[in-house]
Amino acid sequence: MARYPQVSTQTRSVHATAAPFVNHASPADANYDTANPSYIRKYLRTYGLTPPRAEGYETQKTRCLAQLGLKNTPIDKFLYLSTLRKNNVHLFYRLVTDHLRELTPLIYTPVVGEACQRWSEIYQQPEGMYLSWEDRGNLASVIANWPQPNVEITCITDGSRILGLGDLGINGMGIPIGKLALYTACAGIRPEATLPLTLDLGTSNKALREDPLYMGSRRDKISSEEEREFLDELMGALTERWPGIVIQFEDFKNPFPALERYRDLYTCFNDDIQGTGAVILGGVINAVKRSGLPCKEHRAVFFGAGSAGVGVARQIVEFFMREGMTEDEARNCFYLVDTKGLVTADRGDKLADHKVYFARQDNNGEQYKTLEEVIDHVKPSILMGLSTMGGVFTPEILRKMADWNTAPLIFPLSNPSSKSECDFETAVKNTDGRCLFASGSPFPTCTFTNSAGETRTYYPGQGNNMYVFPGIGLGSILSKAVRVTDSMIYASGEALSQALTSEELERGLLYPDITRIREVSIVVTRKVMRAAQEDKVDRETALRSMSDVEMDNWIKARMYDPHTEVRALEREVGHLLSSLGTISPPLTANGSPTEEKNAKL
Ligand SMILES: O=C([O-])CC(=O)C(=O)O
Ligand SMILES: [Mg+2]
Repeated sequence: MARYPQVSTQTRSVHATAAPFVNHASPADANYDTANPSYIRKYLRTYGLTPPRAEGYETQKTRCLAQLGLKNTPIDKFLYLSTLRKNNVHLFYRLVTDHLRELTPLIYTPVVGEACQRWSEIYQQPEGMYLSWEDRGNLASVIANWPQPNVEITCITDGSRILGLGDLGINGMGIPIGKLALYTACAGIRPEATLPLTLDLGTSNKALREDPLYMGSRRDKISSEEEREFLDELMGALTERWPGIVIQFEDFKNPFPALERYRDLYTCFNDDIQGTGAVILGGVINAVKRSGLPCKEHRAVFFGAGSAGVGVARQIVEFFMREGMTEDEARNCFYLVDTKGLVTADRGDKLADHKVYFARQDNNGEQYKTLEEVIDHVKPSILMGLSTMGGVFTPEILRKMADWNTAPLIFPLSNPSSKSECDFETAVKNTDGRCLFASGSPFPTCTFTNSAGETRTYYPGQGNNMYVFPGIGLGSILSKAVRVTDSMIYASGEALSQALTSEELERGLLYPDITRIREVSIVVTRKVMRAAQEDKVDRETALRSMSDVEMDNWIKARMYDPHTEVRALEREVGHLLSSLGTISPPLTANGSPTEEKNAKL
């Protein structure tokens, strides 16, 4: 066998030896890619370590999908895909980008919810960082252990409110991993530039603390003052190692204090308040148009007044104001309901700060205790579910919405699917097919014959953050934004609302087809960057003079594309070898070796 010299070189994707620690973002194990032609295997000294045939992507894909098909449960499929990501990161992302509709539910909501619930049991490999309360004072040195040098974005959770599933402690790690996988799949942020981060700050979940398999510390959750102290150190340590890093907060039980404290100091945002707010804004802009009712005639009941509820309501207030209403008029359209009933100023309990803005003053001392009472009182045109209470939008409530409205907006947004306030089929059937629907987790399409005897296939909207957070992150990275401003968040939702094709609009969709998400993310990214430019928080100021078309091309050229990445490895090794004048593979005009030329296509 011809031996190529081992060259000490730092290229982005060639790793001549396996890293001592392999995380999900490491391309090191792609060294064993069965698609590598023989000259690469020889260069990497993996020749002979994989089956001889250098196979094409279609063959690899066929095998992976067949193996996935052999897995009987969603968790088995989740684990299979996690292992694939570790073993061959580019192949994993090729597969995910080609099969977004089928695979995102397996690596993200809803299956990631079950994975987090069973993390202690299913854990197999390190895929992110865990930082404990005991590490305080030393966070910078622990962070120095992360093996990837160029991290551009991190997603952090303390596990205290994972989806609608409650406090799962460090078992929430599935969420940062899943979200960051979507940053890569949907917006092309390089896998090794992402850092999943879980804070081990104790858990209020007693069952977990008593579970012998639980891998976090067994202390009770630290106080909010202690958490603030910890986060102060963490934010400093992260930005010290990776200046300009974009920091996404995710699934904190009370996310408001950290957002307020850091939003003007660091490039950070909270996905549950701002990402959810923006993505629902995008769907609502389209649904309001389709409802035929002007903004000022809409009445919105929100079941759930937590971070997501208030985040969504705030974005829609902004939209109504941009449509010509005053702030008071806009705010007056909203009725927030929490566990104690309608949020009013005179309810007698101390309202959490974030609810005060929406507390009703016009209830004449009357209190409405249940969702049903509020709905009968308001007769809303918009029903939003952010309660994490599966099935509370009953057929009776849905039928009332259809009685009062030609096209009611029904948005059961809680995740995962088991927590959704209603499913798509129930909503379609009980509104005679007239609802404008979006849910947080995916539901199948539904075929239904309405009262006029027309049979149609109805398509559910998936109003999931995944349509916007990848673009918010990429836009912040590429514009080198010093902050993530409110206009950047609003711009992401507005861009999304404008991203539907005429064919999608005809099909009655509120959100673009998920298979187009990379295309959509480019538009979202550009609008986020434009908003950063207008707010003058961009440090990459040379981009301001670019036209939209130029900017889209510029963004696209910077997105990681797993399909071309594998060719890049071939080109890098090919050029390297020919520049050394050693035994080199024959190169074609475009730099791609002729030997096994089509193997990876
Ligand atoms: O992860 C998701 O699908 C959406 C989200 O942020 C949440 O439900 O907390
Ligand atoms: Mg979340």
